[in-house]
Order: sequence, then structure tokens, then C-alpha cells
Amino acid sequence: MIKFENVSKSFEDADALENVNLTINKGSIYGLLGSNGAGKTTLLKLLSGIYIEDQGSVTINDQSVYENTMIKDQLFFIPDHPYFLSQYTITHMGQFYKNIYSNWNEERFQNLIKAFQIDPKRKLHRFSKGLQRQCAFILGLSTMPELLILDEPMDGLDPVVRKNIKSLIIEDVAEREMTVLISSHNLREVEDICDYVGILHKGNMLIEKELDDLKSDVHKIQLAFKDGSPADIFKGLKLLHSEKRGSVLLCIVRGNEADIRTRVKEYEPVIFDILPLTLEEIFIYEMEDVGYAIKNILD
Ligand SMILES: Nc1ncnc2c1ncn2[C@@H]1O[C@H](COP(=O)(O)OP(=O)(O)OP(=O)(O)O)[C@@H](O)[C@H]1O
Repeated sequence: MIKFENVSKSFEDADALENVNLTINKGSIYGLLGSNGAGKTTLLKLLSGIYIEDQGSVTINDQSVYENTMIKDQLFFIPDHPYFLSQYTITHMGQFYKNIYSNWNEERFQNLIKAFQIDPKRKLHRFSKGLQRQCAFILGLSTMPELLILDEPMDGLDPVVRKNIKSLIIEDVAEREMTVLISSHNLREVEDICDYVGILHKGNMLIEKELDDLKSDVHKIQLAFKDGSPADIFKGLKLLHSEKRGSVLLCIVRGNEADIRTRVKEYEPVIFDILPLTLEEIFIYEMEDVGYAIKNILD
């Protein structure tokens, strides 16, 4: 299990993370969302052992991550700009990682090079951004990591490659319980593979939730009453948003569906529907609740 407990990290002129708590269960795919400068990369680098926390603790299975070679052998970090040794081909990089990672899988490496049709003789720095990223995935997955850490992984990949890479990730999660942490500022990019989502904003973790919980916890309700809407109808429940559309009141309410039904029925509405919410809507309303427009992580 991965745990961040009250983690803070500052740089000379910026507090990148403040008292962040985060838990990631084994075999989970965790989407870390946040706008530019929210602190995502800093969090990923702390988990990769590249940075040391100023305060709090970052642990994997109760062991501190920083300078822990045993843990580093089990994780692979693909940064937003993958780094390769100068003049190296993918074969050279494979040799390099083979000497570092104890679980290196040569057969898988060769198969992936073929599947992605990568020229093994071509220098990596001559590849396009998208191809370099594919090579980083091939190398990362060949280390057979327990934990795969991805910073904006789909940037520059075409839809077919995205789909293939997502399938490979899901396969590893299903077959050998690999854990994955994916950062993105685009919810749509990760919502189909993540089972858990956390939102960082200005160094603070705003929401951390299982996607299914998030979906079952927030409701869109359409209401109309004979004599206008009763003012206290949602008293005691968490009203995230409401708007009038003619005589119909549209509300977004957080809470237990049965409680909401019981409460609303007491007021004898003439229209009462509970409608499904998209994940995107849930995030917009949840974030409205904490006073921040989340638009830019949804575009
Ligand atoms: N090496 C560094 N030196 C100084 N400040 C840094 C460093 N790394 C990050 N920061 C600062 O920490 C804050 C968080 O940055 P970080 O890169 O973690 O955010 P991010 O969510 O990954 O952003 P983006 O989506 O734009 O990549 C920013 O204010 C940034 O300027």
C-alpha cells in the first residue's frame, strides 16, 4: 500500500505540496488530477524517490521511499519528458535497464518492440515525441514493475497507441496486481482506466475517492412543485448546485439516495426525477463546492 501522510514539499519560491494525505491500494489505478502547477509532478517525484519530503512521510508497504534501492527496483517512473541516454537506441536502453532492474523481462521487451514496430537500431533522440513515449512504455513495462508512475502519459500519443497502452496497463493490473499512478490535467483521458481519483489544487488534495463511490454519492434531481419550491427542502443535505429552468428546479445534491427520496416526497412534488450524472458533471459540481472552476482539467 502506498501512503502519503501529511506530506509537504517546498521549493525556494513555491510551496508545491502542503499536508497531503493519499492512499493507493495495491492493484489500483489511481488518477491524480489537477491544473497546471497543482503539484502533481512533485508528488510523483516524491513517490519515485527523486525528491525527499520536507515534512510527513511517503511510504510503500510501510517503508520509506527515498534512497530505498529495494523499492526503486520495483517501481518505474515515466516522466512527462522521457529521458534516454545520449546516442542510445532502444536496445541499448534495454541493456541498461536489464542491469538495473532485477525483474527485467527480455522476452516481453522483444515482443513489445515488435508489436509497436520500433526500429531497434535507430537512436532514440531522433524519434518523434510520441515514439519516444512509446519506447518509454516498452522499457517501463519490461521492468515488470510493482508500481508504474506516469506523468501525463498520453501526451502526444495517437488514439490507437493510447488504446494499446491502456490495454497493456490494464492487463498487468489484472494479471499481476501492478499498481498505477497516473497524473493528468485531463479527466477524460484517464476516466476509463482509473478506479480511484484524487484532485490536487495548489498543493492541497481536494478530493480523494473511489470513482464508483463518487458516482453513487452525488445526484442530479429535477423537481417541480404546485406552489413554488419550498425553501428548506434540502436542509440538512448537501446542496452542491441548483438552478431554475422555468418552473423546474434542477439540483445537484450529495447524499444517500434513499434519504433524498424520503425528504423530497414529504413536500409532494409534481415532478421528481433522479437523473444520472456524468463523471465530468460530478467533478464540476464537487469543485464548485470547494470554490474552484475545474474546467481546465476537463477540456
Ligand atoms: N524543481 C523545482 N524548483 C522550483 N520550483 C518547483 C520545482 N518543481 C516544481 N516547482 C514548483 O512547485 C509547484 C508545483 O509544480 P509541479 O510541477 O509539481 O505541478 P504540476 O501539477 O505537475 O504542474 P503541470 O501540470 O503544469 O506540470 C509549482 O509552483 C512549481 O513552480
